[in-house]
Amino acid sequence: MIELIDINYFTDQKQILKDINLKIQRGEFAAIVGPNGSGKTTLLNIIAGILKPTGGKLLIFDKSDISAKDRMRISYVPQKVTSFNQSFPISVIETVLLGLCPKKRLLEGYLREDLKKAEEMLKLLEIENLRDRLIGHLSGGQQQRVFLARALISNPEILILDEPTVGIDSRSEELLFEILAQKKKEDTTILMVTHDVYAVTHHADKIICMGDGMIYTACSAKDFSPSKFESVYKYRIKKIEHRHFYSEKKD
Ligand SMILES: Nc1ncnc2c1ncn2[C@@H]1O[C@H](COP(=O)(O)OP(=O)(O)OP(=O)(O)O)[C@@H](O)[C@H]1O
Repeated sequence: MIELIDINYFTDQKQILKDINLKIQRGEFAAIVGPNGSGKTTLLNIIAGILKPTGGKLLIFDKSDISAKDRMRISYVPQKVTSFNQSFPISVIETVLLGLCPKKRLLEGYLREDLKKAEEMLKLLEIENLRDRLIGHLSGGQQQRVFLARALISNPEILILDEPTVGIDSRSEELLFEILAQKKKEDTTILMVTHDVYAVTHHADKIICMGDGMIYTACSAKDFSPSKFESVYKYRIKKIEHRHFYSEKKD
């Protein structure tokens, strides 16, 4: 589904990714962890087609020449702070509809079924009450839900998420992992950067640990052990049981 062969990425000043080799199968949930500045977002940007690798080969859907049509089969939820201009006057429902934009022809409007789909996404993310609010007026956690709705509306085959659990409450995190589990059942391939190592060991299939622009370890989540990460994080990691104080929805 996704294969990176000897991928390198340089800026003028330095090498950010070094000989990355990685394979992610269809329907797999892969979590990328690693210290700040280790190259996780750069790697996601390369897979999402936002950055072009300086060297190496990237295969997506088993093709190296990824067409604009194939790009539409991929959705990306970037890190929230960088993702949009907070003062842009756009409502929640309009933001979600933007997720269908790449599939539209120039000047083609939205159809009644598009609006229906957008409303279904709001329901799925439990944000129907925010429908007509301006996106810039929402809290960070509420915005995260809107951006996830925007990413899901096109029913992507590959879903890429950059630190989606940062700053969200426990219900939002529970909902996120419920939705990802459902998407996985539908054979969606999920790639997620996170610092929440212990949460993803409960939900992901594969954990990829990066450090200094390299992949140190890629192992199945059930084979995860803190020792695999200690050399990368350069401090001792103690495994604690994740405490689930998850909420039950009131009727
Ligand atoms: N456009 C750029 N020009 C120069 N250096 C860059 C650029 N983008 C990223 N870098 C550098 O590349 C390295 C990796 O950055 P990246 O954002 O991929 O790391 P990350 O692992 O996602 O970090 P974090 O966990 O803090 O989000 C950092 O040292 C960063 O400063």
